[in-house]
Amino acid sequence: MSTNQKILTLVMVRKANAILLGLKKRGFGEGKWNGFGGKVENDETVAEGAIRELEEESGLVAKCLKKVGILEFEFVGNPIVLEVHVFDVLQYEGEPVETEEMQPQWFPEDSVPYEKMWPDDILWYPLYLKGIKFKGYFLYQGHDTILKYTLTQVDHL
Ligand SMILES: Nc1nc(SCCc2ccccc2)c2[nH]cnc2n1
Repeated sequence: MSTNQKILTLVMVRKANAILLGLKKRGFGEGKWNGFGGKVENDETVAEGAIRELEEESGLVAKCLKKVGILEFEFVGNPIVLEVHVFDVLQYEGEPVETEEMQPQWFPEDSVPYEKMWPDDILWYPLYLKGIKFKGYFLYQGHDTILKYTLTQVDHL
């Protein structure tokens, strides 16, 4: 039974006050810097999907994954609501490599390129970077305008 919800993952990798982002080279969010992620397959958990997408898109193997937030995105005129499970990776193996999907780059945490990211990111990254768990809902018009949103701190995800 397919509801109007689509589960997606989003993984940011951090080391020593730097965050790994990828420039999306094609598909949804093309041209924006973002964490790594995508769909969750039927035969995997959300966390397994996150680990898989991170390796497919960056070459990195996550050794520990922390849930940090859940974001819901609705786009005017589109009935599918995206439910994005956000994860933080602090321990990983490998070095980031460019893939078909993503061009990876480390950014200092105080130099995140928000102007080249999804408009919601500048709203919840400050919580994420402070280790505060969050839940958010964003109603978009197109891919660049947020019509309304809610963003709350939560104790448990
Ligand atoms: N940061 C952020 N990410 C996404 S989609 C993330 C999940 C995804 C989906 C498809 C391919 C790869 C990753 C957003 N959508 C609307 N605002 C947004 N902000």
